[in-house]
Amino acid sequence: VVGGEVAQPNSWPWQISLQYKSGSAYYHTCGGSLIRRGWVMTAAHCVDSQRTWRVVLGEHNLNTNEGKEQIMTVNKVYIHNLWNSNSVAAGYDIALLRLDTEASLNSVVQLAALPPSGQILPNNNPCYITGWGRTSTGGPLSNSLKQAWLPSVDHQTCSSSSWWGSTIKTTMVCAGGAANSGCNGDSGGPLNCQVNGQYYVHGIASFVSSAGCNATRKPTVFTRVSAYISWMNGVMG
Ligand SMILES: CC(C)c1ccc(NC(=O)[C@@H]2CCCN2C(=O)[C@H](CCCC[NH3+])NC(=O)C(F)(F)F)cc1
Repeated sequence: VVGGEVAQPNSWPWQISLQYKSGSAYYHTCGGSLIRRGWVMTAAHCVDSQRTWRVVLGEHNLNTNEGKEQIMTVNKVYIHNLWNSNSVAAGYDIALLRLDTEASLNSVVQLAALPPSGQILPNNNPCYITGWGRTSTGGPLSNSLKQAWLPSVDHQTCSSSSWWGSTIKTTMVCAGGAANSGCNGDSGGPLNCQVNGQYYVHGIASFVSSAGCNATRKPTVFTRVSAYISWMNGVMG
């Protein structure tokens, strides 16, 4: 997350850290959202390689054990069948992780609220991106979870020529486009949007400009969650 601030610990209790094993250690690679006690929603591009994954719930500082974490192993990865790792512009950047055990819900571990199928946000809807991604283009990951104000940008604006152009599909959500943005390592994490006073996860962080995370008029691009409610229900049963 470029810009914004360190979040109040555990104030986004559905946010997870997706980590891969290398040697005997685990490393943060992506964000995600807990959507059922045994299921995590993330980006397909986060998990389209053969690795040993784990999910950390109730996390704030990646480098300290604060005693509220729940570490979950991943039983199975379900990547959208139309995802193509060579074409993030085509969309379908969504995956579900089936956990080996069910999470215990408490004050620091809660389920995300998902929007109704098909719901489209208006331009400039209040939203926050959250994550442990780089804090500047090419910079380090954040040790602590960050949040940044990232209002939605409607399709008409985001797909216009001086913005992202035709790269943007209607199955995507844009947000930001100025000083604040997502950045590498925020992938898979939520775009938390306030609708009628409640936060819903409307986006899954998918891509930013390769010219820089917070490039002007290149908002962070998210998979539109409301376009995939049926797919998710089909997978989870
Ligand atoms: C649509 C297409 C022209 C396109 C546009 C922008 C990109 N951006 C990028 O590749 C930049 C550079 C480093 C990683 N990155 C990203 O955007 C990465 C992974 C994208 C997956 C594609 N393999 N995503 C993120 O950093 C994000 F935003 F989700 F947190 C890639 C492709």
